[in-house]
Amino acid sequence: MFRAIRGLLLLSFRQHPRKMAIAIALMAGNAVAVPAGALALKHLTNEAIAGHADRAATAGIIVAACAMAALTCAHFAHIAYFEVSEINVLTMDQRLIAVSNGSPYLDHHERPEHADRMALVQEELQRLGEGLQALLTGASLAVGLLITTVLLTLAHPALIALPLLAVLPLLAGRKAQAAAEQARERSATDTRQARHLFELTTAAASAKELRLLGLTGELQQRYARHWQRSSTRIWRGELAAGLWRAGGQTVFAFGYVGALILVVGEAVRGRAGIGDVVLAIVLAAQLNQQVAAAVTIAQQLLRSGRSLQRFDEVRQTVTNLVGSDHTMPPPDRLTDGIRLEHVSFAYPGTDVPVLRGIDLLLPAGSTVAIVGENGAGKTTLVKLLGRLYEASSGRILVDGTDLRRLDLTAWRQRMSAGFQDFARFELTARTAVGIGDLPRVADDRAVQTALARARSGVVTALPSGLDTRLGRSHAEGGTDVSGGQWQQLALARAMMRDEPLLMILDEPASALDAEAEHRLFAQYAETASRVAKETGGITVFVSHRFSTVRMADLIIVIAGGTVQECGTHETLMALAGTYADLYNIQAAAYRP
Ligand SMILES: Nc1ncnc2c1ncn2[C@@H]1O[C@H](COP(=O)(O)OP(=O)(O)OP(=O)(O)O)[C@@H](O)[C@H]1O
Repeated sequence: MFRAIRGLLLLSFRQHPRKMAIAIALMAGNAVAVPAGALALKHLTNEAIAGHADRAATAGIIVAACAMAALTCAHFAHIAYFEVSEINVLTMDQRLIAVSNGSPYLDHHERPEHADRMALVQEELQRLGEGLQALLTGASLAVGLLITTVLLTLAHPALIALPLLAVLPLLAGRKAQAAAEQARERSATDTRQARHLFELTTAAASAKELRLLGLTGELQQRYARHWQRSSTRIWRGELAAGLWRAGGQTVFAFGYVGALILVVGEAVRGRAGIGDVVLAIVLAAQLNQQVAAAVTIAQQLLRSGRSLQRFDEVRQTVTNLVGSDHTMPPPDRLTDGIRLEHVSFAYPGTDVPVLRGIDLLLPAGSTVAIVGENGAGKTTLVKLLGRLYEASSGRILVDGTDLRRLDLTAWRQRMSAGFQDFARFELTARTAVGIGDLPRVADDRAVQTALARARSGVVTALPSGLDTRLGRSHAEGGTDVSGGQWQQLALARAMMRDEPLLMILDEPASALDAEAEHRLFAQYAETASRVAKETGGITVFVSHRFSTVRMADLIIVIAGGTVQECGTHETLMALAGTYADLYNIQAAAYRP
């Protein structure tokens, strides 16, 4: 709780120190005005009973002034801290984006507990605004409670027991919060799966398959199962929390009734005035409200604390993965090539090797095709070349230097990549392509060249050419393009960098027809080999289309995570092995 308070205060003061100071001053005014009003009411009662009309009127004015001050201070304080709260949420969202992308690797995305935490943090951070409100209201309540306690004790020493009893609902509130939290954590996996199924069943992308395969009912049932499991757990947690809270409030309610009996008894015996009875009734009622509010506020603060703690856990998971980084720059040009020595790899969280003892040389200036069955390990191999994962054992050498010793950012700046599961950047067509080389994002000539390299005529078909806004997320309306058109834009993006040392094309043309892919690669290979002569750059492409594959200088057949065959089209055909079989099957299929 104290860490949460400290974290929230530091965050808020850094955002807007002046507004925070104003909010605190106003909340302090609110804290004093509430019990001061009760004290003025006591005097009003006593003066009225004594027949002192003037004094009673003055006390009445003070009562009204206190009531107004309490309301006005709270209102203006809210205006002051509201903006700070909004900026807090924005800042934390930005930090979360930075943390989520804080590792150069992809490992954390594979961990289910990371996904669960991310989902909870995303949700909870949206409520961080309520945390600051809770903190300021809590501080104001604490001051108010202190003054109320002093006044109650002055009215009758035994009444000090009342604020002490108020600690019980607070403790019960903590227990309640813990029970609810635990239930939410236990239900996180089901909640995540239910959310995924909901998105799947309502997204345009999956609508076709859902209808044609008649999956809607089945997915709906699965969604309902996950949702029910999740909500039953949450409901049980909330029930336990409710029982704890009710228990705490009941104990306090007994104390409240006892206090009133005591003060009324004192008045009956003539040891206290009517004003004291009024004061005690009002203060005890205020105390009850303050305690009820304190329980809610303590819960909100705990929730904010949990979200900040979880944020730290997410950061920890990601930063734990960042190994020591080297700063050796990559070579200007490749002369030898990229060599893999006994490279093996298993994905995080599994012991099953996906690649085993790979030994290969990707010669400088060459075009290399990787082929193999689905799941053979082709994409995994290209991911290792981009150091999206570190090899579990073995080495990857770039012109003799271990890839791990190279400055990772600098290495990636000398790479280009197009993937089958490309990102759909809902930006203008110009930007969606231009970000392939960020410094030249607005360079129309570079963008047009990239589109030409990708042999993409997609932009001519767009209503506003390069200025066309892509996708549906634009308020002004955007243009939805087909899967193949998105892929052409992704391919052009991959072609933005002029002289990459390594170009990875992992089935980037799978949505194009075989002939279009063939034409694309024919032209690409021609340009690539010209550029490659100057820079020694290597193009590695993964494809299932053998008319494209045969154009490569080197063809690698991967099977079961190992290199099964390796050579030119001619040598592999002469070998009459797997490659030749697969080539002949495809060639026969295309023959009229
Ligand atoms: N993120 C991951 N976590 C765990 N295992 C994975 C992950 N990605 C892939 N795998 C496993 O690694 C193996 C190789 O996958 P990879 O994507 O490299 O195959 P591929 O040859 O590119 O297949 P495809 O032709 O279908 O694209 C598969 O058995 C797959 O299940």
